[in-house]
Amino acid sequence: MTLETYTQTRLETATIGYPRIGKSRELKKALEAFWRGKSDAETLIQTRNEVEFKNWETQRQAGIDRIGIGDMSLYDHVLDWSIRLGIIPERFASFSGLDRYFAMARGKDGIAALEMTKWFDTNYHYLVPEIPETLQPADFSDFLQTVHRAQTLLGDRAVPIVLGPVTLLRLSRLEMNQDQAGKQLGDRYLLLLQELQKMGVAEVQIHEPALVFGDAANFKQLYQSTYQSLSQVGLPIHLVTYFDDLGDNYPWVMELPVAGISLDFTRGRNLELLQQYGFPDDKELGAGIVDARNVWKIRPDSVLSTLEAISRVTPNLRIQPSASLQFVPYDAQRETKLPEPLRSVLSFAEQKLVEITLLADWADRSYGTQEPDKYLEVILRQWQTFQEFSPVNQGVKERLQNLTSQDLERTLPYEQRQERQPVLPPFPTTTIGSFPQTSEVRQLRVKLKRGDITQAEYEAAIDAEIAKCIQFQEEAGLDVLVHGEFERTDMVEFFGQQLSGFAFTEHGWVQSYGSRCVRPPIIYGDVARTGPMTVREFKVAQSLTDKIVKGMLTGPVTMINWSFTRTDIPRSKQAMQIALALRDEVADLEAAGAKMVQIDEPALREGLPLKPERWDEYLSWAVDAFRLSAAIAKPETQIHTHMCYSEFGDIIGHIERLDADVLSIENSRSNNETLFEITDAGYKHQVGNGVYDVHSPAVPSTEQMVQQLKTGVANLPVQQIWVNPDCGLKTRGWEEVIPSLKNMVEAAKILRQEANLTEK
Ligand SMILES: Nc1nc2c(c(=O)[nH]1)N[C@@H](CNc1ccc(C(=O)N[C@@H](CCC(=O)N[C@@H](CCC(=O)N[C@@H](CCC(=O)O)C(=O)O)C(=O)O)C(=O)O)cc1)CN2
Ligand code: MET
Ligand SMILES: [Zn+2]
Repeated sequence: MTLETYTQTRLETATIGYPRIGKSRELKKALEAFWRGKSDAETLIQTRNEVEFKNWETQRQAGIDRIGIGDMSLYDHVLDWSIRLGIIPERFASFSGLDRYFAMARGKDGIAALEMTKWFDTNYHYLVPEIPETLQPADFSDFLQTVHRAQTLLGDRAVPIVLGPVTLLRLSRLEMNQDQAGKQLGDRYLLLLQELQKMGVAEVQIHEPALVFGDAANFKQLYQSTYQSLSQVGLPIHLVTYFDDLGDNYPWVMELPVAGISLDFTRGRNLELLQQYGFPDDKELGAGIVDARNVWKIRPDSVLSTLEAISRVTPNLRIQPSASLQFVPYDAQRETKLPEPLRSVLSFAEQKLVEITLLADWADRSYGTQEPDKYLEVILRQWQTFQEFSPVNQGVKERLQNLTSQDLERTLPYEQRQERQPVLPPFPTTTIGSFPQTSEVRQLRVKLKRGDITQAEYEAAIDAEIAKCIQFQEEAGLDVLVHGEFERTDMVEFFGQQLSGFAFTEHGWVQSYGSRCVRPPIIYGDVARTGPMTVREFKVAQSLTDKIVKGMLTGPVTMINWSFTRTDIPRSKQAMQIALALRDEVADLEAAGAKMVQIDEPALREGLPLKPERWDEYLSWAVDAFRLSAAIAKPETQIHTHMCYSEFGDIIGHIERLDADVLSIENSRSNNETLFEITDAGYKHQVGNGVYDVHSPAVPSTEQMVQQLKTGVANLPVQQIWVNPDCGLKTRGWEEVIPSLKNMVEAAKILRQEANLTEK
């Protein structure tokens, strides 16, 4: 008996979003072929529709009663809603159709793309709506067509997913005043609901995750008036929240005039709130009890007691995942290379659908059979087997127990370290680490996996890439070089593959942005380093040049935030275990001659809890973990860190506490804002000013970067400034990277001259 054979269901079940890149990344491939001019729009749309259709069919066959539909997207669902609602900035006025869609997503002909940033506390990126002074006409036709197709297959089980008006507004940049924007958008949503009503849909899901933000109370009146107005249409609205609890806003949210409300019971304290305040009799509760943000099967003991507690408060409920399933891969069954005790407790989207129906049956006592119990028994036994299998590392445990505060402290303060660290020209230029991951480089790994080439041949080919990369950087005149990260599939997966206690999948892709995906590794036991991870490639690179090559590591917090973590010990402990492994790597790099080591922490900010009252707790261990990995470095060794997609104004004290010698930041898509936040706060260490947007195929001109540098660094002492792209270059082609970096070096030279500074 396996879980996969379970199909019956009584109590209602629902989904609130599904993975959309395709089980074999069909949409990714179609998009990239289209962008390269290798296929046409019709083929792209056809692939999109096929992926969507398969998603619906999977959910239908799993027996889901209320299937969320309309979340499928060619790039990003927030962009889709911006365009449907007519939120189109002036600079895209001359484009239309798919051209305009992808121009807004990726930039075109020197026109900047929309800003891209993290979706709540996930590793998914959305495009920030820019609400212009005047909106373009709304056009919901693509959405309504999708709804129509879904109705054909699913009938009343098709529940359209609409991104909520207040969340959309909360995430936007505004040129119009907020009240006016709220009112205009409200009118457009009203029209949409009327259309859906006419089509005979049974209910609509409106997603308002912004209700879990710490500042949700500021929008109370807007929520109230908007939903008052939308409720007039008469179409039952199911208001969906996720990622955290409703906090103090719980009571008034319950009063909103909607037919149902979904709550996340896997994060925050919604259960407590439900028990304290009750749940309105006239509403249906969407009980998000299957974790959509992690890959583990349900733990029968805890999930059943949660479910029981919920049912005691309200019998009027449906069972569903805690959020959209887009944050987990499609199917754990495909991971046949994983050890069985591990695979048997993994649950990706397809397995989660089964768990939902199982829990629905279990909860519905009138069903009167023992079937669900038998299946739950099986899961319990699988967990027991896993428990015995999961690696325990006594050495790591002891090392952590014996840590002292000195282990987190560099031996000298920043000012004294700086005197001992390498001397460089003013406005030193560098890159963030990765160079183009061309299809030739990826093919090398495919060949290695297939056994077409040996490990030695693979390494020789990687070394040839490193040599080419070093040579180019020298020619371009960069001051601090990198090896290029050609040996890495991904900055997190690569380290996961080399650490014990981590498992990695073959097909476990999750969309990160647009066509880009990641395969988050899975932490399933104590983590330990089994040997040096990056030293070989560092040495190869450093042997080829007299310039300094930065060692390149992914930091402990980013490893945690971009992996699927275990649920039996706190994330802080897992981060510290990884930090120990990185600490040993820093020492090894130093011993191999590294004068600079960069420890990337792009996910530090995104891991911040959505409610500010929980920030200190998180930042306290997150910063400690970074310090544990870095503090082993000698004062002469310069520690760099890199963060993209981050705002720092509100956590600058903690950024200072990281005690990195150089911090490189994103600064181009956000219009220097990130830099201003840092300089305003009086940050004393060096700052790498991310002067060009690596996520756009456009080549930045020298003048543009000179301008960016001048306005950006006006308030920062020259000794503090570095010049670099805003992130790694792995997604770009060499034909873009070569001129871009040459222009960047040129821009730094112009600044040196203008500041009347000559190279020492
Ligand atoms: N984990 C993580 N999160 C992150 C980032 C990040 O770098 N890592 N950066 C930000 C997001 N940026 C990102 C930037 C690029 C990619 C990215 O390029 N992903 C690649 C996959 C990287 C990878 O694992 N590559 C494998 C190859 C996987 C593959 O597709 N192989 C082909 C065959 C190879 C080929 O012919 O190209 C296949 O299996 O069919 C490798 O290099 O070996 C992609 O979508 O294409 C992802 C996120 C924030 N979050
Ligand atoms: C998402 S941050 C990326 C940092 C990494 N060193 C790179 O250059 O790709
Ligand atoms: Zn980055």
